[in-house]
Amino acid sequence: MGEPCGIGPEIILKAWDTLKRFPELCFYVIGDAQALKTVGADVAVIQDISDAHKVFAASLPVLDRPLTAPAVVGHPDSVHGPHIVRWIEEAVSLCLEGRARGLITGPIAKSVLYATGFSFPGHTEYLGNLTAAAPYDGARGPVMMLTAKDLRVVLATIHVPLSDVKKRLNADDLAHTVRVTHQALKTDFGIKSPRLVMAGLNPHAGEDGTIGREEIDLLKPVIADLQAQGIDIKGPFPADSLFHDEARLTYDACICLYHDQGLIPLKTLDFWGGVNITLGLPIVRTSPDHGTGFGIAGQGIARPDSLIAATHTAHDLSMKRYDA
Ligand SMILES: NC(=O)c1ccc[n+]([C@@H]2O[C@H](COP(=O)([O-])OP(=O)(O)OC[C@H]3O[C@@H](n4cnc5c(N)ncnc54)[C@H](O)[C@@H]3O)[C@@H](O)[C@H]2O)c1
Ligand SMILES: N[C@H](C(=O)O)[C@H](O)COP(=O)(O)O
Repeated sequence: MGEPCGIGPEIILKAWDTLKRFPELCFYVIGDAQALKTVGADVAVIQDISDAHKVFAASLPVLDRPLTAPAVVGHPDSVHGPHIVRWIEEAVSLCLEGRARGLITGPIAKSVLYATGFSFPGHTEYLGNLTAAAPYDGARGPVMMLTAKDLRVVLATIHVPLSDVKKRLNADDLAHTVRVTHQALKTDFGIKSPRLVMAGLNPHAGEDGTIGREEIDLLKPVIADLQAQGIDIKGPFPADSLFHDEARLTYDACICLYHDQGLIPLKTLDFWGGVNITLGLPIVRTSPDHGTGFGIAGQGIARPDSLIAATHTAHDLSMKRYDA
């Protein structure tokens, strides 16, 4: 369910209403049934997940894990934090046990969870931690990718203050992010020979070292090493000209060095169709590209499009992983 006081319950209900005719997209919610009833959902509380398929066409299936205080729409409260975290943990366990084919996370408010002592920057890192002991045949993440239309961006640093980005970037982590991306494009996306590009950090990708030296001192050597290992990666390129229509045709994924470098073009291109995918996990995980939308929660105007896209993507990825 994610954050129960934001738009999560509303978009879950709207997504179910759109998808209920498609049994292959059957999902159930792990969370507070009352929060879903508050937004008007006809909820079917299930005791066993195998019952989800039986009710999905008629009602929204929920594994009810009640909050201990009411969720007030538009008013997040850190008292809900431990519940939100336990819902994520239960979902991950079901995936690891092979009882669910994928996890679609509802948006969480990072600050609400931080206030309860949650020590991971977001789902991505927490999912990496929860699945660390599970076997995984490949380059292990977690690595954050967002997709929208013909664009895939991958973040080399995620929820990091801009002032810390430079010190967080290093050759080993960058190379690892590229390797995880390269492998995921092949196995999860079916791209035989992935073409990667890397954005520069500085304006004009440093302009030969006159506007910053990170491109010369860090990025070019990493790219040269990866090329020598047979990975088709080019760059570093000036980020401002990497995302227009023609540029996007030249690569399968762009490695971006910080959050907004990748997510501004992505969410500008298609905010409603954007999907967040965690690469390099032993489970399938997707999420909408947007957050908790507290400012519009309870108004009935939240759009479910990104959650619907995340559900389709989770289904597609699970087909590749488990049925191919
Ligand atoms: N997937 C996630 O878990 C995730 C992703 C991004 C942000 N967040 C969290 O969300 C919180 C709010 O972040 P933010 O304000 O930067 O981003 P946001 O995506 O919640 O909102 C940005 C803008 O888009 C609008 N919007 C968002 N989703 C919408 C929808 N489905 N329909 C219509 N309008 C929508 C909002 O009203 C707001 O104007 C933060 O605490 C952040 O940590 C979570
Ligand atoms: N970085 C994402 C975004 O801004 O859209 C979002 O915060 C999701 O992060 P997690 O999946 O790690 O929670």
